[in-house]
Amino acid sequence: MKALKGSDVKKIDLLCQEKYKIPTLLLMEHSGLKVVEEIQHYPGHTKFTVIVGKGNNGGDGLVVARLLHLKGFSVKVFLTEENLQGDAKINLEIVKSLPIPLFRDLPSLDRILEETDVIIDGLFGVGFKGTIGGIAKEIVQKINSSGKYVLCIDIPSGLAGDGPMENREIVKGDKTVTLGLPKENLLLSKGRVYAGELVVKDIGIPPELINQYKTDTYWLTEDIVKKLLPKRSQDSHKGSYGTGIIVGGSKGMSGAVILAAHAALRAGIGLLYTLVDRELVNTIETSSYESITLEMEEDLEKFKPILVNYLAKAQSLLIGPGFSTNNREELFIYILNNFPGKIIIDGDGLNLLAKIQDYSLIRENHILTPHPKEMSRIIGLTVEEILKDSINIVREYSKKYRCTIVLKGSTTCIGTKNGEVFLNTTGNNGLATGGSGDVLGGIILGLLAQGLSVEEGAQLGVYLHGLAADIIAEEKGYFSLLPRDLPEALALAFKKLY
Ligand SMILES: NC(=O)C1=CN([C@@H]2O[C@H](COP(=O)(O)OP(=O)(O)OC[C@H]3O[C@@H](n4cnc5c(N)ncnc54)[C@H](O)[C@@H]3O)[C@@H](O)[C@H]2O)[C@H](O)CC1
Ligand SMILES: [K+]
Repeated sequence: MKALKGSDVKKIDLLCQEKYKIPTLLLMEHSGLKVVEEIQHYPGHTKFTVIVGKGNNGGDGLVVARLLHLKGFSVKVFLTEENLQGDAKINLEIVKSLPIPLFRDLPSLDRILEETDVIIDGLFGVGFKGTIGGIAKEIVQKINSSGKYVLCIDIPSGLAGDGPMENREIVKGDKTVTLGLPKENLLLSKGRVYAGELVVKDIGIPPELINQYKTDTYWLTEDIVKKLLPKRSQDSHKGSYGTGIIVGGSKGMSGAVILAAHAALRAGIGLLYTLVDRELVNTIETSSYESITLEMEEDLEKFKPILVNYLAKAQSLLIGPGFSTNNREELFIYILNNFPGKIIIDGDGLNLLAKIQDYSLIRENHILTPHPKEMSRIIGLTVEEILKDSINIVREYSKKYRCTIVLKGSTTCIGTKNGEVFLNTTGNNGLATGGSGDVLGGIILGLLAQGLSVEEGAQLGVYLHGLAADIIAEEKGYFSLLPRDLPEALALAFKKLY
């Protein structure tokens, strides 16, 4: 699904009017209807307060107030500004003609909220810029401390549609009904906390307009990833599903390779090799029955001819899980320069890249899978700077290095060499355990071996990894989820998508 920046909304409104002859008043009416439709899912709630700001978000709020009144609910409107414009003004006139109580003085707000079941936030929408001050700031504080159910129209007030998310006053919603298409910031980790449950509602924008409208950010939804699933046929053999190699492991870190191996195998790979230090061979062999274990020679010069042979066998390679960064530079550089297929650089592979500081090693068919700390080591920005504006930072660096970057987090941002960013929101806090990333690397490795491009493998892999965690959590909760549980749950994740 396409994700919008704040500025896209005005452009879409204009296209609706000019090309499709749909006035914004109709879109506003539709928006109000869809918000009310959502409210009706909560039968216990009968008393509503709508907070109305000076823009069109307030206009939507006024439609909601009218429609709730028509349905017989008790509705109060708190108006922050008398002087509304355009469609919002029309809707204010209508509300004024009805017996809906209107309030304007701030001291009355506490009492009104006290008597309310649900607060509807129509203070600011995507037209909001900068930071909240003055009376608006006090209103947001009152909403947030009310303890009442808060439903945000389009976006929690104070959150911009896109761009850097500063620490500031923002409405904390229980649910956000976003209009037409989701806004970028609603999909990011921090924005999701403010939005609460996110619902996207169609407001009558013609599908032709949405299909033709170009965005460079997408929400990874089932309809996108379903198209990426590798095909399996009855008439096939292990050669049909590709070969992959995992290069990783070091003393005390064999688990990372085992997790990645299980994941690649459960992701449907035909044949899997692991390339590990001599002292790990036994451990890997006794834990991963389906993979073939290759031994790393210490003397790289002696090892090169053998290694070249190994590398020639595979279409995809994962380097980094538990690899260590001690004396690995030469081997790492040699593999990056001599493996022509698709490479996932994870964990210590990323740390080696940051240590070597030679980004010319990165190619179009490489995927980097950093968490924010690893990303920070590579690009030299702080973790805070990265998290404040992750979409644009991922976009900038995946374009700069001309590769795919998977910035892992509760929302994972996937950037491609062409500057597209895909946001993934499957997954849950059960994934916050060391080893989850190794599983992700393994899943992507398996998908790449089966013929997916780096862009496709990253998208489908990240989605499936989160979906597997969600499937487990549905049955067993989040607390005890372990990375080792994920490969097995992949079976159900695939089944859900096929
Ligand atoms: N196509 C659609 O999706 C439609 C969405 N609708 C709704 O319209 C809003 C956007 O409306 P807009 O009038 O552009 O902006 P806001 O309602 O967000 O109002 C902002 C308002 O506040 C002023 N402002 C901006 N920043 C600040 C600030 N820091 N402090 C104080 N005031 C600020 C600004 O000047 C505006 O006056 C969208 O979110 C939807 O809810 C349409 O109803 C239908 C089409
Ligand atoms: K709002």
